[in-house]
Amino acid sequence: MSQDDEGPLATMLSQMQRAQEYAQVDEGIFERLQYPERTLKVTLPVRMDDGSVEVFEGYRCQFDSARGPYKGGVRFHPSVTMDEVSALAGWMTWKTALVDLPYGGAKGGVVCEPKRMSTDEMRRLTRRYTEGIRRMIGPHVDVPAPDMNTNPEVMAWMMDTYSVYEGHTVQQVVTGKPVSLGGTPGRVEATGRGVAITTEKVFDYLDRDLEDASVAIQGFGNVGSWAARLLSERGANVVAVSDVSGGRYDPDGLDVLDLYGHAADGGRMADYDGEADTISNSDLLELDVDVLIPAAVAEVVTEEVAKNLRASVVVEAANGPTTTPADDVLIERDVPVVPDILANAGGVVVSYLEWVQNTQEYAWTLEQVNADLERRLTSAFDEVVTAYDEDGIPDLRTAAYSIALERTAHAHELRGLFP
Ligand SMILES: NC(=O)C1=CN([C@@H]2O[C@H](COP(=O)(O)OP(=O)(O)OC[C@H]3O[C@@H](n4cnc5c(N)ncnc54)[C@H](OP(=O)(O)O)[C@@H]3O)[C@@H](O)[C@H]2O)C=CC1
Ligand SMILES: O=C(O)CCC(=O)C(=O)O
Repeated sequence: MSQDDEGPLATMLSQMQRAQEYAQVDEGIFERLQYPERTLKVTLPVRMDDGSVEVFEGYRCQFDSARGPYKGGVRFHPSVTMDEVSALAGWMTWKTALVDLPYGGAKGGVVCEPKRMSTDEMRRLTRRYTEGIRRMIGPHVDVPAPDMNTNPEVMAWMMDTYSVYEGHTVQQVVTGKPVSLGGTPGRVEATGRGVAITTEKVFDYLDRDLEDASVAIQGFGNVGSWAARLLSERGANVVAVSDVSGGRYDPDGLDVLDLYGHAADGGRMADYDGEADTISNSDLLELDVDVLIPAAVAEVVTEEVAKNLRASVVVEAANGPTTTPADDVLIERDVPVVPDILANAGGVVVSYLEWVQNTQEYAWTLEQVNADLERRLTSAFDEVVTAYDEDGIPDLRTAAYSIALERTAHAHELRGLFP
């Protein structure tokens, strides 16, 4: 079978292929792992507030389940495609394997423009989407969660729609729910917390001090804004942040809490009236900072950006922000990149802790959740740098992938999936 040679799926496949040189997974299993198990496309008629009917397209891709139920978020965004959802489902497979969760990988998406829709329209769309994919999800089958433009409220609607068909409440069918409906404390900020933890870890590894290190973050939604807050709490100096409307920059450091409040009230970066210069999203990527954190969409660090980039470390909060030609440049230039499947794994780790709590019908404290998250990410980070240091692997991404591929392939072998 052939697949496209450009786009997020091609990027994900080339990342796997590079790691296979070191992982040396059985060829037959490796061949299998390059294809998602299945993808469902659904069409979703929704009555809009003005009385018209609009038909949306949605997807759920289940990439691999050898290690356990499929797991991965749902994205509402105008640029969603089947190719992107498949790549994101693959990235979930390697992410859950790398942090050693008993899950496989999946991802869902709906092509829509949430900013132009009312809350009622979003709820009707979410319910339609959940009805469309409900036969392929379930607490021990496939467990969705939030991603771009989806949040605890959307997860509550998904849980309710699924539960209506089951005839009783099924909390474990999604994670990232409101805490009062079976969500866990700590999930909202978990991905940003994981970004902060892995940034601190890579600074320790490089023998550098995070105190006063300058940080630029592209994307100031759930992940970017929490990463900014938690890195500031750890002493770093966040000098630039952005959303779709553009960015704000102050070389002396931004007032992160004020910006957070502005964004939480629905404000755009372009309209922020605090002290800070404006900066474009492309200039932000090339700022002279210690750390660059892409926390928005895929493929923003292109070959050209990689050549001009002046950050000394890149921490990938977004999924798939770096293209393969850009990776080559960054390896050549010796710029360490903490890969997405490690840097943004905090979200799925805490989703797992939510699922465990729902299964046990027992709630943990925030302190327990955060301690478990830190322990799991520290262990995964240490494994990645050990593989990088000892196995002659050229970069942290390839080290992370070789661990994830070996674990997933081992599960296939143990289960005898290839007679
Ligand atoms: N939520 C989670 O738990 C996890 C998320 N991720 C990844 O993190 C990234 C961000 O997700 P999340 O924070 O949840 O999403 P949100 O929807 O909460 O926020 C996305 C942010 O990115 C901005 N943005 C969108 N498109 C662009 C663009 N083209 N250029 C610059 N900024 C842009 C948005 O701006 P605006 O608001 O103006 O549209 C917003 O500030 C995604 O890649 C996601 O897959 C990874 C792991 C878990
Ligand atoms: O929390 C989860 O289950 C998945 C989050 C997600 O979509 C991701 O890590 O990209």
